[in-house]
Amino acid sequence: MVSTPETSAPVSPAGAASAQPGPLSIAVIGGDGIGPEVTAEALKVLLAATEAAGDPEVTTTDFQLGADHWLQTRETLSEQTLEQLRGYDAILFGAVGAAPNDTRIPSGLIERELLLKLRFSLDHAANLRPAKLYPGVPSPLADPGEIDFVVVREGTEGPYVGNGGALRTGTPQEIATEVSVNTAHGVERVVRHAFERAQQRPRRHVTLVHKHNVLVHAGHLWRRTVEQVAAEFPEVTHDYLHVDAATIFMTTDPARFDVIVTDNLFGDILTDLAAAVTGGIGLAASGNLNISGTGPSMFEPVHGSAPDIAGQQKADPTAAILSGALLLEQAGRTEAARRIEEAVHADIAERSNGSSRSTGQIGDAIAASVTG
Ligand SMILES: NC(=O)c1ccc[n+]([C@@H]2O[C@H](COP(=O)([O-])OP(=O)(O)OC[C@H]3O[C@@H](n4cnc5c(N)ncnc54)[C@H](O)[C@@H]3O)[C@@H](O)[C@H]2O)c1
Ligand SMILES: CC(C)[C@H](C(=O)O)[C@@H](O)C(=O)O
Ligand SMILES: [Mg+2]
Repeated sequence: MVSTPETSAPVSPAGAASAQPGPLSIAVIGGDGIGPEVTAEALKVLLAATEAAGDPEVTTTDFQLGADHWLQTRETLSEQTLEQLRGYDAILFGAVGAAPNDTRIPSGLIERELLLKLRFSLDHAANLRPAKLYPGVPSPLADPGEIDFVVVREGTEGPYVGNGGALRTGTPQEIATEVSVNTAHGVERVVRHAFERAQQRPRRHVTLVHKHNVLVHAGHLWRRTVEQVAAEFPEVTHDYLHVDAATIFMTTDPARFDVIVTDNLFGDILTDLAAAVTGGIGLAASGNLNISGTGPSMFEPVHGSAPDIAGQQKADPTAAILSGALLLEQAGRTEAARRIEEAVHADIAERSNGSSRSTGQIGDAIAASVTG
């Protein structure tokens, strides 16, 4: 069954300057667990920021998708809903997935048939995951230094493609495979994106993270591609780390990183670690970027549906709010994005006073300060 979108009234400040970019349509998928809770706060802040920036119309349309929706309808993501989503300028995504012990839903169904289907079908080649230690945020590292890097994670290939199977399932002779697919096209475009991004950053440095001492076929493709693309960016320096060593440096010397480019699985793991060293998963934002211009990009917190704290207003909405800022940045709404980032910085700086606030209270506080 196709989900029924609920469209809100356009948010359009009367008399907004017309020299701004055109209307922005956002499809909103709150999802499961804390997903809808944090997405509500992200939208609240996004709409307040666009209004404060005097931007023109923003429309939002809710799509009911996720594990709960599947339990009610048996729909993960129909072709019809996917086609509808293609028509939006951007997607704001919360989180999906059931609790690990929820036996009503086959493990991986929602992740594969909804989230990964969105990333693959909408050609989200570059999964951008910034890692920044904001002033005032406690890091688990004793001496973290200045952490400000971005991970450019490949988003449509690797072991995520679903190329595998199992033989003699359930027997002592079972063999299971999960083949990592890496194409010259897929690797080249994400590596190029990483170098383009590094070119715009003060330190202009790219680190390739892989495991080419063992994964020789894929690893050598990535390595050769980096060398070829690097030749076109003489101002950008580059180096290489095996992924196991990268985890050491991410915890002993994270300030060394500027732009990390890596494959889908290594990027998934490294970005939870990056979130942990920069103050926690509640602060880590991401953008699944369609860099071919063929469909909407999708913005979401790095975290999942957190069933352990769902429905209690305990989730930190900051990652979702910062994902909204990435969305606005990508849409050319730089003033509104800047307002969110500054409001988040200010809010985070106040957190050391130890007060514990609800999800909604954090969203309210940031929404109130984007107007300043
Ligand atoms: N993008 C996504 O939709 C996404 C990402 C990761 C996991 N998942 C799914 O989410 C479900 C739970 O996965 P998990 O437990 O491995 O990871 P998770 O990220 O949901 O939770 C890990 C831990 O971090 C905490 N946490 C997460 N977000 C938080 C926030 N905003 N504020 C405070 N604490 C937060 C949780 O309470 C939990 O203790 C699974 O079904 C998984 O497949 C979905
Ligand atoms: C839920 C899962 C499919 C997803 C991933 O592995 O990409 C998540 O862990 C993430 O980091 O967005
Ligand atoms: Mg992950």
